[in-house]
Amino acid sequence: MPLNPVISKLSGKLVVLASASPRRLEILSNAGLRFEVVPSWFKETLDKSLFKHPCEYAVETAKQKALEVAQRMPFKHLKTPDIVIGADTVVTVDGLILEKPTDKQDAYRMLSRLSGKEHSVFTGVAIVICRDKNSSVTDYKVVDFYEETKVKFAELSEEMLWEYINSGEPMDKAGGYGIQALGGMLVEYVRGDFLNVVGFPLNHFCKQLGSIFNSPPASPAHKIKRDCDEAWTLVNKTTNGDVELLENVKDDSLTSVQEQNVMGLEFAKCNRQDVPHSIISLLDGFKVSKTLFTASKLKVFDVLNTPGGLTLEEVAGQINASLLGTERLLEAAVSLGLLERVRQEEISVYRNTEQASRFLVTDSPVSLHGYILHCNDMVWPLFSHLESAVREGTSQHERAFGKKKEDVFQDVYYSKDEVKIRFMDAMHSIARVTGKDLATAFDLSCYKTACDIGGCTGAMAYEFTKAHPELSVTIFDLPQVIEMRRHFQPKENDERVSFVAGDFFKDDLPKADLYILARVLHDWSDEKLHVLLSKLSKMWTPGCGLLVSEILLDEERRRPSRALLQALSMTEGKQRSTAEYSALLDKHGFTLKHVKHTDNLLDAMLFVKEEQNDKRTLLGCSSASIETAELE
Ligand SMILES: Cc1cn([C@@H]2O[C@H](COP(=O)(O)OP(=O)(O)OP(=O)(O)O)[C@@H](O)[C@H]2O)c(=O)[nH]c1=O
Repeated sequence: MPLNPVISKLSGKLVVLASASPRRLEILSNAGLRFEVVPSWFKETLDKSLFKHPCEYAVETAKQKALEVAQRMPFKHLKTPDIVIGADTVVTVDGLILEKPTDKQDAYRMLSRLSGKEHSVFTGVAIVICRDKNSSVTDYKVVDFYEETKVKFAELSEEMLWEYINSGEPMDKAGGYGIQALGGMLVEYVRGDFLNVVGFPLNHFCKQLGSIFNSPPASPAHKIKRDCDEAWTLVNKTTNGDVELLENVKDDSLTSVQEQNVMGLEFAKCNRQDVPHSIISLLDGFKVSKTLFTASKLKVFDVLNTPGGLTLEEVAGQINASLLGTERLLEAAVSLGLLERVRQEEISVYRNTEQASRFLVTDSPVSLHGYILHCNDMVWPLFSHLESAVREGTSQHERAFGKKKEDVFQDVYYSKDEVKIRFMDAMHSIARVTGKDLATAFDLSCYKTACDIGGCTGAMAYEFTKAHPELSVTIFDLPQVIEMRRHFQPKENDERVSFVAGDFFKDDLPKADLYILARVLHDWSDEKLHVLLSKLSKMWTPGCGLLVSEILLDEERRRPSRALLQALSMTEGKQRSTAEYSALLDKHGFTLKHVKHTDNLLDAMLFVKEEQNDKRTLLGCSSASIETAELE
């Protein structure tokens, strides 16, 4: 009796592996499968934003890879395969999908993201069953599935990262590592199918083959979904050899076993074609945000920040909420990937996902909690008056909060302490999440003193001093802010960080080699900014730099939508593209030298003054820094 009877059932069939991956070839041939390899020409360029979950992206890519080969072979190879297998492996971390790195820097970015964290590896697999209906028409049934494996990386030092990257191993592997070789040394643990990480979930694949070829006839329940086999794809070979896709062709000649598998799958396909999924996601967007806000406000993620997790009853007790309401909230959070529900000794417990522990627990070093509460308490009420904002072209501050807003900050900072602290907490949490990326965006080694204009609690400044041991940073902000910052004392004291009170539109700025304007410019009109920029320009001395950090719109002003959505509730400010910022600053003699898209909440631009460029080099910035961070 063979180890897997299904594999032997495929003998005599033309099985094709639509993959160039040597790992997939090895896994399947080790399992005793006989097949031909025809690598797919399908380019992995599907728009990831169209998929609700990374597994859907991997499955769809696998399907397109396999279908491309299935459709090409009858023409280019003059034979029709019986079965084509396609697969696609992706690594997901922090809500991002990582594929194969494009170069060493890309591998570095991927591996440093994975360092010290748990991530998921998804392999999507598509099994395309082909059949020539007659000489000109082939039909295809697709059975697809995916497997998820969790992998935790150890903390990787810079030295290890580069040694591994320079070994060349990361380049043809999803996420930039190969668990089966040197990359295995980076891994602390694996939860799930190891071969799935390597590139092919053999066990799940055999089970699927088993249900295609061995399972009993379809149950009545499956027959109810009968309509969905209409979505079978038929390919018609036209006389000139072109391929024409015919959808919605019903095939009554399926065996019941095949129907059973295909129907479930094609039901999903019907959905994809006939239902506007992206619009439905948009419809639900506000529910998603409010679920996150409410769970954060009720401190669900803090309560669940305990090893082993808690039962529903325990969570409800700790957040002082009803059982039913808590259950609904926790279940919704599980469906959104914020929480996990696991069985432990016959009982279900909830626990934070890796991402929630890192970004949603209040006292995590990179907690977004403050910003989330700001979105709930300040931004949400403004958005509930969006229609009026659009009609009137003004911020709805007065409608939402009963007060006319003088300018963006005066109102906040002259209100109750509680409001001030909440606002500062939002700025503080954004600075903590983005600070490291901004501080390391460029070579700043030539600057010894910096002034963070509107630097609020100093969270950004601490990241800069951490990244640059020679740098001192002065935070310049309104007196009320400086007064309230005692509520945000950093854990470690850094004498290189100091605070000066003042209004950057009215008062003199402290002298510095590097000025930082993080998340400031978008809040103001061009006219108002000219006041600040003229002041900066007058203070400028040879060698100075200006680091501006904002969400940078693309030149078509289409993406990221985050910037444009934020603009909907803005008072007088404006979101701008790199070229728009550059033009604005150019009027005051600042020249854009480098741009960095950080893949974080904020991007960065470094400006200098043309006539002083040469002197800037004299101050000590390595020439390499100027070359390596060339304008993108
Ligand atoms: C995480 C991990 C991945 N991989 C390889 O990463 C490639 C993923 O890329 P893909 O796009 O799914 O496949 P491909 O290599 O481009 O081949 P193809 O299917 O022809 O597109 C596959 O090779 C996998 O083995 C490893 O070898 N080890 C690991 O630990």
